[in-house]
Amino acid sequence: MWSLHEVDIVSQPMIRIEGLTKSYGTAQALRGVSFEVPRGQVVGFLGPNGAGKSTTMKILAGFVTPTSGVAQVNGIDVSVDPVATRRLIGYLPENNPLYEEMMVRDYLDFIADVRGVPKSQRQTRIRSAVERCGLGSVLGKDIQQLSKGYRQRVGLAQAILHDPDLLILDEPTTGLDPNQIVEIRNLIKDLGREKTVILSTHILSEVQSTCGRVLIISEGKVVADDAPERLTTSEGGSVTVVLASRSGVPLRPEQVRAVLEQVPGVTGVEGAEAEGGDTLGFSLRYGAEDIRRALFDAAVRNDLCLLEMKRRHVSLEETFRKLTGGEAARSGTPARAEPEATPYAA
Ligand SMILES: Nc1ncnc2c1ncn2[C@@H]1O[C@H](COP(=O)(O)OP(=O)(O)OP(=O)(O)O)[C@@H](O)[C@H]1O
Repeated sequence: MWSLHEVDIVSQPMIRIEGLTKSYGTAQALRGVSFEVPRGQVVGFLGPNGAGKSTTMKILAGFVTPTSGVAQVNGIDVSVDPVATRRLIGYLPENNPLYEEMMVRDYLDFIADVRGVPKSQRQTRIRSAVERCGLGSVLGKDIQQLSKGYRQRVGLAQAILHDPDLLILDEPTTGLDPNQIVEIRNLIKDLGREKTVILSTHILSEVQSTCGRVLIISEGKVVADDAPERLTTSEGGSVTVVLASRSGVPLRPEQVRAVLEQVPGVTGVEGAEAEGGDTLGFSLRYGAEDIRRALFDAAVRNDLCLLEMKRRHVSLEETFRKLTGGEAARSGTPARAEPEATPYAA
């Protein structure tokens, strides 16, 4: 039977962020960010440049102090007990700082030591990280000799060395070629089977293929939080139709357009490509509601033959642009107020 304490820990969200704000001098990087991430979820953190993704991640990882608000990992407040929360976290910072002149083998050994991995477990942990990240062939090489893809693998290996429950990955695929992106993405997917992961990225397709949930942040605030597919379907889309007359009486475009405009859920009608002959083509915009049944019924009622009907949801890219669009370029960034994050502290 579980003790009360164990039940408490299991029921805690892995991440709880409440009303987080962060100012760097006069620049406000975060303006009240709140969200929770339950255990085992893989979350994509999206946002334009300067939206506040890295700042949120650095606060969670305990490298930056928030101006106000709460950041908890597994129920522990990061600013109250950063040592305890860092034990639960594997962090891959943006730009993946590594000791260039160190051999991969020595670097991992050094990180394991700094993280306090007990000597008796060290070799097993290193072997497991090396295996998972496919580093076997480069263990004897200096980090500076490695390709960008392999450097990212080393970054991921250091993040998982102490077997943390939560992985915080800041733009893990930036600067990689398409093959390397697929490799690192698969590795993250694999890690996501047993760990909670929050990853930031500018690659929208990455979120769709890797994450069960997406958080979009813009100008220091969360502007969307949903499953990637729901985020796009709830934004609506368009249906293109090709219509012909059933009675043989030639179609009159303005009459057909008027019929289509009356279909419940349709928010706009534009002419589109037809098939020639006596056919007419239209593109219908709709909101959250699926209009296809109503469209079919309207065609039957008005003696129209529906030759073709094709629905297209808005893409995640369109949703992203709509939610974060018009972001004014930030100016007047003050001098850096916090030290750069390094992956070495335990
Ligand atoms: N150490 C710092 N000192 C001063 N301003 C900072 C510092 N770090 C971040 N900022 C500012 O805070 C805002 C948020 O930056 P942050 O790096 O969190 O955004 P981001 O979403 O991660 O951006 P990117 O996608 O470009 O990495 C930006 O305006 C940035 O210039």
